[in-house]
Amino acid sequence: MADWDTSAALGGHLRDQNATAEKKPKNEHRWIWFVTGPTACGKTTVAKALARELGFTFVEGDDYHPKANVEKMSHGEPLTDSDRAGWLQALAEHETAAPPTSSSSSPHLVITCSALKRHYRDILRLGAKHAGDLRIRFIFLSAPEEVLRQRAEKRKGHFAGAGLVKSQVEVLEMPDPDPKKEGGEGDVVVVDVDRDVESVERAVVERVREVMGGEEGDFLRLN
Ligand SMILES: Nc1ncnc2c1ncn2[C@@H]1O[C@H](COP(=O)(O)OP(=O)(O)O)[C@@H](O)[C@H]1O
Ligand SMILES: O=C(O)[C@H](O)[C@@H](O)[C@H](O)[C@H](O)COP(=O)(O)O
Repeated sequence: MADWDTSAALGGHLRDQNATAEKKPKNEHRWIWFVTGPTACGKTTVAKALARELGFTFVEGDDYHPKANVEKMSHGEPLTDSDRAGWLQALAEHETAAPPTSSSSSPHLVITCSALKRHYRDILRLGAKHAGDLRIRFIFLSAPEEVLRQRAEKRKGHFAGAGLVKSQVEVLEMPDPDPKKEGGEGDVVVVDVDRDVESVERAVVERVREVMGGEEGDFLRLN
C-alpha cells in the first residue's frame, strides 16, 4: 500500500467510489488512532490487529513510560498526573513528528495509551491543532472491572498485574461519545470488549472503516 493512500485501507467500495477521483491528488492527511482503556482491557491486542488490517504503523504506548513509572506500576502502585505528564507528551510528539520516510512504514499510526482521564485525551487532541491536516480519533475499550482483573491475572510477562486494575477503574473518566451531550467526545468510538477477541477485533475494524470512510467521503466531495 502506498504510504499516503488511506483509501487503500478502506476496502473496495471506497476505491470504486474513488475511481472518478483518480486524477485528484491523494488524500494527504495523516490518521492517528489511539486505542484506549484501563489496564488489560485489550489495547495491545486490538491495536496490533487494527494496524495489521489497515496497514498502519503500530506504536506500543507502554514503551514510552520512564523506568520509574514501570517500576511503580509493577508494584501495583498507581501513577499520578505528574508521573503521566512526560509519557503523554512523548506520545503526543508522534503526532507532530515528520512522517517516516521508509516506504515500509506508514505515516498513519495506531497507538496504545490508557488515556484514562478527559484531560489526558485533550492533551493528545492538541496534536491535531499543531500538525496541520491530521485526524486524531480514539477507540475506548469497555469492560467490567472483574473482566479486567481476570485478564490481568492470566497475562504472563507483563509489568502490570491485577493489582493495578482497581485504581485504574477508580480514576477512569469514561468518554461519552455523544457529541450532542455536554462534555460528549464525538471523536471516540466505544467498543464493548467483554466478548471473544475475534469478535472484538472485527467490531473495531468495522467501526474504524466506517469513520474513515465517512471522512474520506467528505474529503473527496470537498476536493
Ligand atoms: N477479548 C478478549 N478476550 C479474552 N482475552 C483477551 C481479550 N483481549 C485481550 N485479551 C487478553 O487479555 C490480556 C490483556 O490484553 P492486552 O492486549 O495486553 O491489554 P492492554 O494492552 O489493554 O493492557 C492479554 O493476555 C490478552 O491476550
Ligand atoms: O496511565 C497509566 O496509569 C498507565 O499507562 C496505565 O494506564 C497503563 O495501563 C499501564 O501502562 C499498564 O499497561 P497496560 O495498559 O498495557 O496493561
